[in-house]
Amino acid sequence: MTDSALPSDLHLAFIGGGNMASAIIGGLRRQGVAAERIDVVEPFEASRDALRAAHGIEAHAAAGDFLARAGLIVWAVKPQSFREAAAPVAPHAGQALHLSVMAGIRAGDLAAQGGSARVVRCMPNTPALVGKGMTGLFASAAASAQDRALAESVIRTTGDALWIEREEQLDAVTALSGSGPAYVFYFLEAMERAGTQMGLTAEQARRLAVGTFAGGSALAADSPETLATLRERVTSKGGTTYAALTHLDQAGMQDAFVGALHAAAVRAKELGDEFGR
Ligand SMILES: NC(=O)c1ccc[n+]([C@@H]2O[C@H](COP(=O)([O-])OP(=O)(O)OC[C@H]3O[C@@H](n4cnc5c(N)ncnc54)[C@H](OP(=O)(O)O)[C@@H]3O)[C@@H](O)[C@H]2O)c1
Ligand code: PRO
Repeated sequence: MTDSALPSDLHLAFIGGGNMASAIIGGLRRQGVAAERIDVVEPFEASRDALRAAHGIEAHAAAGDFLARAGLIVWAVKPQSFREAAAPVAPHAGQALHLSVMAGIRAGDLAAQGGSARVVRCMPNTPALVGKGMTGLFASAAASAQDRALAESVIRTTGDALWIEREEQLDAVTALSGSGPAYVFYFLEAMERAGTQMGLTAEQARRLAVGTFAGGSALAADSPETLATLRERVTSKGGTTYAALTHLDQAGMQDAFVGALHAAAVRAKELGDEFGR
C-alpha cells in the first residue's frame, strides 16, 4: 500500500503515544504518510520526545483544538486510562472516525465517551513494529464501508488484518493474537534455557529457537495440512519428539495452555466492564 490509499487530506490523531501507537505510526511513516498529518496526545514528556525523534511527528501534552482537523482518531491508551483520556478529547473530536486498539473497551462505550458513533475496534500485536503484525478488526453498525476501508488501510501498514463479525469475538482475538507474541517469547525463553543447560551458548540456542518458530510458522502458513498432521510428521514413533511431547502431555501442558487463553479472554471482558463505562 502507498500513502495514496489514504485520503491525501486526512489527518490522524493518536490518543496515547506508547508502544502500540508508536508501532502504528511507524507503519504509516514507512508507507510514506507525512509527519505533518499525524498528531499525538501523550502526557509523558519522555515518550513525546521519543515519538518526535523516531517519527518526526508533533506530540502534544494534552488534547486541544488541533484534534478538530483529525478525520481519524486512534485510541491507544491503556483501558485503565480510557475515561480520563476521553473527557478532554471528546469536545474537540468532531465527527471523526474512531479506531481503538484498547483491549476490552467496547464500541458503545467509546461512542458514548468519544463523541462519535463511527467506531472501528481492532486488536493488533507487537510484531506490527516490524511490519509483521496480525490484527483483528470489528466495525460498529454506524461505521460505513468507507470507514472500514480507511481503518483497514491504516492497520495494513503494520501487517495482516482479519475482520470479525461479532464484537465479543475481539476478546478471543485479544487472548489469541493480541497477547500471543508473549506466548511465543515464553516458549522461546524455555527453549533458550534448555539449550544452554544442554551445552549450547545462549546465542546459539536463541538463533535455533527463533529460526524454528519462524520456519514452523512459514510451513503452517503455506501448507494445506492440519496442524496435527504437521506435528505428526515431526514425531517419529519412539523418537525424540515423541519423548518430548509425551512429557508435555503428562504435565498437562496443552490443557494448561488452552486454559491460559481463556483466562486472557475473561480478563479482556473484565477490562471492558470495569474501565469502559
Ligand atoms: N502492547 C501490546 O502488545 C498491545 C497489543 C494490542 C493492543 N494493545 C492495547 O494498546 C493500548 C496501549 O497499550 P501500550 O502497550 O501501547 O501501552 P503504553 O505503552 O503504556 O501506552 C499508553 C500511553 O498512553 C499514555 N497515556 C496515559 N494516560 C493518558 C491520557 N490521559 N491521555 C493520553 N495519553 C495517555 C501513557 O502515558 P504514561 O506512560 O505517562 O501513562 C502511555 O504512554 C492498550 O489499550 C492495550 O490494551 C496493546
Ligand atoms: N497487550 C495487552 C494486554 O496485555 C492487550 C493485548 C496485548 O492487556
